[in-house]
Amino acid sequence: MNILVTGGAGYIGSHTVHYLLQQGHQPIVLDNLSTGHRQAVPSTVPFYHGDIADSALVTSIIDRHQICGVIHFAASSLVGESMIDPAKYFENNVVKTILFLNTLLKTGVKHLVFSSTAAVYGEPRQLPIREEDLTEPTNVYGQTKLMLEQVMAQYARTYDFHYAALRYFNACGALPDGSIGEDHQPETHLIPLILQVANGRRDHITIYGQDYPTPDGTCIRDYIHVLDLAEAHLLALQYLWNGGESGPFNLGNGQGFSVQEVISLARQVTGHPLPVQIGPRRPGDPARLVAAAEKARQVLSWQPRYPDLAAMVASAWAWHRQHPDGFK
Ligand SMILES: NC(=O)c1ccc[n+]([C@@H]2O[C@H](COP(=O)([O-])OP(=O)(O)OC[C@H]3O[C@@H](n4cnc5c(N)ncnc54)[C@H](O)[C@@H]3O)[C@@H](O)[C@H]2O)c1
Ligand SMILES: O=c1ccn([C@@H]2O[C@H](COP(=O)(O)OP(=O)(O)O[C@H]3O[C@H](CO)[C@@H](O)[C@H](O)[C@H]3O)[C@@H](O)[C@H]2O)c(=O)[nH]1
Repeated sequence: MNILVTGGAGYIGSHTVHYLLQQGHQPIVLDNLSTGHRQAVPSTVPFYHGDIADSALVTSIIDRHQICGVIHFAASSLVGESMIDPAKYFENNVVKTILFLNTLLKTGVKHLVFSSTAAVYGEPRQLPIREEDLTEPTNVYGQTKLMLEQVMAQYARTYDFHYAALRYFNACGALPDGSIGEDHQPETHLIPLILQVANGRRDHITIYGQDYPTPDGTCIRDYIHVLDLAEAHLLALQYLWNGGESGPFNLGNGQGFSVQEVISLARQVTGHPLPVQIGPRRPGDPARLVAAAEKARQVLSWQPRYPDLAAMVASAWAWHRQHPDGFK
């Protein structure tokens, strides 16, 4: 099937493109390269350097490639940045995605898998978090994704439009052969930053807050391998093609690791002492995020293949060791 992948040059998008090819599908990538990398997409894959809000371009891609479904990754996705520059997030995520959705409606593309996030929940009242739990984002990034879920829910009620909003928890890891991986400039994510210390690119990792109401005082997250996310996207699209009901799905392993625990595991994987400094809290960070992903397991038949965090860190480490400067 011909599948349009927006943001396919980004971290999760490029791994999904790889997975789609492996499964015999034809991804077509649309990416403005604001944070993505042209080199992350195989040269055999049709690639359009452009913006999701460019309705003429999106229409021409859909016509030319007879697109049967969309996986929509393109977004700005940093919690910390969204608190400093909310205008960027409302424009790139909300305004541009609505324009993009409206182009899909006009061209008759009916099925879309959307990158949502655990950040829609905010500070959860209970763990693990289920899809029906309260959504009260503590940061602007999560707020933009929740607004888009609400827009899509209304479109699904009104139009012949069907979506799955995949609320992923913390993506990490890389292709096992180390050929592609995570490369954000500047990097803000915990695991790649830790591995930059192991690589000698940084002299320490700063822990953002050690006064959270958690056993060791540092934030707890549910880490999920990027290839398990990739597989879930195809399963979700197939579910929609088969008439599945629109709605949200959590994607996580159901196990929480504190920042301190992630650093300890990375010490074992890399053999590096990984010096630590304690810094202030980062605005917008909830204390704990852990997924209940039974819905995705039951409804999509999704089964994470790489649930072991040490193995996730090891796959990321393979990428960082082979590519200390990322895709450069
Ligand atoms: N990384 C995570 O842990 C995580 C967790 C939950 C949800 N998400 C979501 O998953 C998606 C992918 O995240 P990622 O970590 O791969 O981010 P990323 O920044 O690596 O990828 C995003 C891609 O979208 C492109 N892009 C951004 N705005 C665009 C626009 N207006 N038009 C065309 N292309 C545009 C960028 O160039 C980039 O290639 C995002 O929607 C993000 O919010 C990520
Ligand atoms: O140098 C660092 C970087 C991060 N952290 C902490 O590590 C945890 C994980 O942070 P990070 O890797 O930046 O991910 P999140 O902020 O949890 O956000 C990611 O995970 C969310 C889902 O949970 C997604 O929606 C976002 O797109 C994605 O960036 C958080 O508690 C941070 O405070 C540090 O202590 N030091």
